[in-house]
Amino acid sequence: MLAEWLSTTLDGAPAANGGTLPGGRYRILGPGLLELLPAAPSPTAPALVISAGIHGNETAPIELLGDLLARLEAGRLTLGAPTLVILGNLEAIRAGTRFVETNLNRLFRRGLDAEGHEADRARELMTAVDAFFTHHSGRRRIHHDLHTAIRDSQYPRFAVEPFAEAATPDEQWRWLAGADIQAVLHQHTHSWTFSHYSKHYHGAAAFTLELGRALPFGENDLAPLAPMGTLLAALVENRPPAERPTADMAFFRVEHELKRHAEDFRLCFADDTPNFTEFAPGTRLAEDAVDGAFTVGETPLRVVFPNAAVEIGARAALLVSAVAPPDETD
Ligand SMILES: O=C(O)CCC(=O)N[C@@H](CCC(=O)O)C(=O)O
Ligand SMILES: [Zn+2]
Repeated sequence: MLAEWLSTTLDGAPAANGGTLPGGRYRILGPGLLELLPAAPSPTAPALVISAGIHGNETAPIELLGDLLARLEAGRLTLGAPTLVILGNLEAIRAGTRFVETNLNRLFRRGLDAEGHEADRARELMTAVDAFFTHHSGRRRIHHDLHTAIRDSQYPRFAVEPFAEAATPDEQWRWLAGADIQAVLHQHTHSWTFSHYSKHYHGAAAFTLELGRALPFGENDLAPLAPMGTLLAALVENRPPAERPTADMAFFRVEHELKRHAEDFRLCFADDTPNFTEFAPGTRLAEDAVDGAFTVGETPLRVVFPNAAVEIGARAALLVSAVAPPDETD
């Protein structure tokens, strides 16, 4: 049964490799890989990728996906768009940890030659996405990679837009605003995340969506995510999603990426500082035995995803500033 796919996948139990559902059928392509195929998709339907659990301790998006699949199976939704559903880091989800050996969401790069649990999984997921988008070539492509954040946030629900030369289509912003996403962060450079992979290599409208705080299974309040669930439902049914003005969201751009270069590294603010907290010019934000100190320059900066405990060489925080919303007349 489709609704049990999530639990059987996480239990490691063998599941039936396919079946029917209202509007089409499903196929289990491999561990944590589920393809939903409408019987007669409209030529205008997108090819849709929805992923969750790229970080194993981020459970609310997995519960949101479970609800979506249950509604499809019960006939409360009718499948209208080819959809690839992905549960990312199965071992980490089972362990309730962000990752097993290293951060999976930094490895989505063609030609990756790293070894290990997450590198192997990244290759499997890249292969699955390549095959899916190739099979459904000719359709516009959308990828929503669902996450939750380690800390509180001044904007609890926000989108990270991966870097790319091509502009994101305007309707995507209106759909995200309609899904009660409160802010958008434009990445300034390639970041080799899963959403970046779909955008960079496949031209998908792709986002990392931060949907509140990371909590264990059963402790999530899914009520604030209901509008996001409604957006996902509209996309899988190929119905027009709810829209709100783009300007309802706050927009930010990454100005600087703070990296940890030394064993002896620290962030100079409290561990529980919420995402998007602003720091005034002259504030010392980080001290690194190799790279020295980082101090805010002439304009204030806000901090997002601070984490002093990352591996050496990895991102320890993004420093961002507010920008105008994209011009909808462009
Ligand atoms: O809360 C945190 O510090 C991390 C939350 C998280 O997993 N964020 C993603 C963002 C990906 C991106 O930059 O597009 C990540 O760090 O992988
Ligand atoms: Zn995450």
